Amino acid sequence: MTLGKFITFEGIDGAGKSTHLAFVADLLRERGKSVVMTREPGGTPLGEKLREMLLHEKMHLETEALLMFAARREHLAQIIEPALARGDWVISDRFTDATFAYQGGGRKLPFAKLEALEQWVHPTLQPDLTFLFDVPLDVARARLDATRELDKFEQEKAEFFAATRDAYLRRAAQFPERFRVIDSSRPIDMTRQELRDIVFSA
Ligand SMILES: Nc1ncnc2c1ncn2[C@@H]1O[C@H](COP(=O)(O)OP(=O)(O)O)[C@@H](O)[C@H]1O
Ligand SMILES: Cc1cn([C@H]2C[C@H](O)[C@@H](COP(=O)(O)OP(=O)(O)O)O2)c(=O)[nH]c1=O
Repeated sequence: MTLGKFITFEGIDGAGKSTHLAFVADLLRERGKSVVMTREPGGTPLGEKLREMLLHEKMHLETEALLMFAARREHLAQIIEPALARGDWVISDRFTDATFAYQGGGRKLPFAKLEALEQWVHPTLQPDLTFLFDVPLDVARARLDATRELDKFEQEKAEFFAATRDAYLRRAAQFPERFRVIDSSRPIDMTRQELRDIVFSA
């Protein structure tokens, strides 16, 4: 049984999710919650090594999907499950929805294979709340170009991100009870207001 809550942040690269992570963590802390902030791929020493490879090395699509879930298995065992059992709130910058969106939607790995891995790695656990930061592709691209050196995924073409965004939106429609789709093309303060309303009604 878990005592804490598990919140995940999702969206295509440049959607603005990292910008809002600390804000939501602060809101929860103001409400007296003990918050663990983490990310995928990564979150553990081994996971961070896998992240380095995943973000910078070319590999077979299935290797990529398997490594995402390998990092996730470690992340669940070392960080997420113990924190939830203690009653902490866990906020993760990405989780399994990202694998469905990027490896499934973007790279076209059959969803059935990802569902098998999901069943293996976390058969019962799902996030309590998933924020999907949604923006048109050109907005995300402009934000990325303005701010940073691009990793392997961020260098993908528009079609890849169109398919990734589409897979995210389909997943949100499939699991409406836990997804909140946030229009992240608005000014940061407007998005924050919406996040505050959702968190305070949680
Ligand atoms: N309205 C906005 N909402 C969120 N981020 C924005 C906005 N306008 C510009 N940005 C900028 O876009 C960049 C990418 O945002 P980031 O949070 O790193 O995206 P992600 O984590 O989704 O890849 C950041 O430099 C951020 O300051
Ligand atoms: C968790 C996960 C991430 N990714 C990708 C999406 C991102 O492009 C990349 C790293 O995510 P992210 O931390 O959002 O990148 P950044 O630090 O540049 O904001 O990994 C997948 O392809 N599959 C996954 O399962």
